[in-house]
Amino acid sequence: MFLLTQKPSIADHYLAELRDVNIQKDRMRFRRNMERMGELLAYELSKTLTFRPAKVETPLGTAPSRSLLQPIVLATILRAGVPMHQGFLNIFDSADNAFIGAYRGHHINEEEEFEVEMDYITSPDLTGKILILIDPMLATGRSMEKVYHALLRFGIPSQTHIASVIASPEGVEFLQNRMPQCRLWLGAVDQKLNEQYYIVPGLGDAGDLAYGEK
Ligand SMILES: O=P(O)(O)OC[C@H]1O[C@H](OP(=O)(O)OP(=O)(O)O)[C@H](O)[C@@H]1O
Ligand SMILES: O=c1cc[nH]c(=O)[nH]1
Ligand SMILES: [Mg+2]
Repeated sequence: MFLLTQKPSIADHYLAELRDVNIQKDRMRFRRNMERMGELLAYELSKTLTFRPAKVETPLGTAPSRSLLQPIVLATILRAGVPMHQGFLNIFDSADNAFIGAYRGHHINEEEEFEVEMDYITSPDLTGKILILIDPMLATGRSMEKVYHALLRFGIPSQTHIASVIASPEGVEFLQNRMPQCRLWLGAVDQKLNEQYYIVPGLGDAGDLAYGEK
């Protein structure tokens, strides 16, 4: 598991703005900070990928370079994932893209547990590719698990990464147990989930803050 805020950096500043109830009123800034967190996580993730030696022609000669060995697919859960997805795409600009419409829907019992509703999925062939699942909030982890298994019908990736800005300890444990083959890339791990399965202290509802209440 990689934790972006383990060492102090500008990421702390972006994350603090994302959490701040007053700064959150500026939706454009909220979306841009999500995008910036995506950019930073994508850059860190890129350091673990395999590159092959390459050459590039400059006006004055030939320079050694490196190029990515395997194609990347960025897969994002609507709605809240969209700004963070753009951040990843700013870094992996030639990636293919998958989009999934999923949300925490109606309650299924008196413990207020919810069903993850999934009503849209589109993806390129994933066979042998690097799959990066993007969703800013990793709460129970059930949206991520459901989406991952639904995506496997498009092929088996060579490796799968999961990127979130804020996770709960419960969500991290859930995914480490249920999807141990996936590597986690996180901005921060917070204290806990509350009774409504929101991350505390978290930042609130990321989809609503980016796009308005639904
Ligand atoms: O880990 P989980 O407990 O599954 O919760 C996380 C999910 O909840 C949020 O989506 P939400 O249902 O709020 O939809 P939205 O993006 O449309 O607001 C978030 O963006 C994740 O997709
Ligand atoms: O804390 C949470 C949990 C799920 N989705 C959010 O947007 N926030
Ligand atoms: Mg939401």
